[in-house]
Amino acid sequence: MSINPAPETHHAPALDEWRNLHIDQHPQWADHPDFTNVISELEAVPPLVFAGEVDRLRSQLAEVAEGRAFFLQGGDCAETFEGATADKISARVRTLLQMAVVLTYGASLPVVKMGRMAGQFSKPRSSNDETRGDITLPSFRGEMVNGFDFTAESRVHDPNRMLQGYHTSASTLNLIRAFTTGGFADLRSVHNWNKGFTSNPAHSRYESLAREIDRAIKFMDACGADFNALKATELYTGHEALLLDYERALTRIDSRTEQPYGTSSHFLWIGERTRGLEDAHVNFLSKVRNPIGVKLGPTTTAEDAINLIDKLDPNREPGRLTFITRMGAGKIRENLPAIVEGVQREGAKVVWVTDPMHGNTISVPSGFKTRRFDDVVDEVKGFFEVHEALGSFPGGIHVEMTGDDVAECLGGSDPVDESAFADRYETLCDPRLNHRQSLEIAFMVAEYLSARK
Ligand SMILES: O=C[C@H](O)[C@H](O)COP(=O)(O)O
Ligand SMILES: C=C(OP(=O)(O)O)C(=O)O
Repeated sequence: MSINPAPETHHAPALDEWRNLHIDQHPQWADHPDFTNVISELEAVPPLVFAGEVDRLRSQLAEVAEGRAFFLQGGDCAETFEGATADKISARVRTLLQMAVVLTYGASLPVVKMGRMAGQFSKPRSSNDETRGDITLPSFRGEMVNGFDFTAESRVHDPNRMLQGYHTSASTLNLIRAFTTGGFADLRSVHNWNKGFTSNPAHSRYESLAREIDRAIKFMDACGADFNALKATELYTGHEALLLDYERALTRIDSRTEQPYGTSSHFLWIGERTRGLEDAHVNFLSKVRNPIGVKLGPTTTAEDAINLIDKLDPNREPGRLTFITRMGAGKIRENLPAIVEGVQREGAKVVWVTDPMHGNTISVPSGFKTRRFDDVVDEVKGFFEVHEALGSFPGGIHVEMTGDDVAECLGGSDPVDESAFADRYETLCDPRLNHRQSLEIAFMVAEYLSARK
């Protein structure tokens, strides 16, 4: 792919249509004195990902849409600039790889792996403002927009943060590429890490699955499998494409096809709060060739889903569109069937993914936002039940997780309780599954997948 920043608007004027449309959740920074320079700089930087990689992901997601692969997406709710350290990135990559091995075995299918990483720096919020005592300031919207500190200065929407976001994404991606090609992903080591998890008495119910995987690896070894060839793996990146100023500036025209590609990450999704059919986010993402996700919350109708397909996937191209449902445990069994049936009637091959996190957020009296692990599990279960009943393929799972031992979500077999929040609650926005809770979900999903076979 050649980089062709300057003449883009000439080649693809439609890429700027969104500027005339209604836009929600967008930062107020266009009048900032540095705005124009920041955008020019972003238009000239190298792409973070390449069109060929994006095409490869699209074809792998097409396999998911056809039920021949499973899709795992996971990572921070809101990445931070300070958190882009080798230790934290490796812990997240390691956890994703551990989950992927278990899922691969459970599904007996390839797993398409993707980090909510290297770009997940902006957040939609329920309210524009946050009040503490008698002070009201703009809400924190992710470090690519403003700072978390509760001061007027830090909460200013500063476009220079987009440059820091770009550079932090570049260094994160660099490390991800090194980890996934430099031996870290060796199947045998990843499996050994998982043995550590299942040897904890709290997780003994998963021991037999771990033993089966062990036997499968020994069998492969005995048959002469080339484990060196299996050392490298692909880990794609994805984030919510909320900041259209940033996404537009990083869009490049692919010299092979003359098509526009978002180059900030392989996969871009539209959030539940910005999926208005005639609005800016849907319009902009309809113009780029990347695989696109859309979050579907509990108010989504079958008609909404079909209209989104018409806009974002008019050619009904498997792998182009992923619906990430986040209904809440109490609603998924009631709300999802009509949407799936509507899409089936349309004949579209979307990828169905469950996000069991965003419909299950609660606040506890101490003020922390949290999620009950049992609710997360129940939404995953409901997702499998609905797809099983309708004959559609439950194609993937999308979780907010970390590789660290945080205490943000309540419960799990090795339970986290509220008393741990004071010391180990670290997220700047929504609560994430910790390392053990993430693996537990993976083992559980592997059990469902293996029961389907
Ligand atoms: O991660 C998702 C959203 O940004 C988040 O759930 C919104 O949270 P809020 O209701 O605290 O604004
Ligand atoms: C904001 C998010 O989700 P949703 O749009 O589903 O609320 C998110 O995934 O960070």
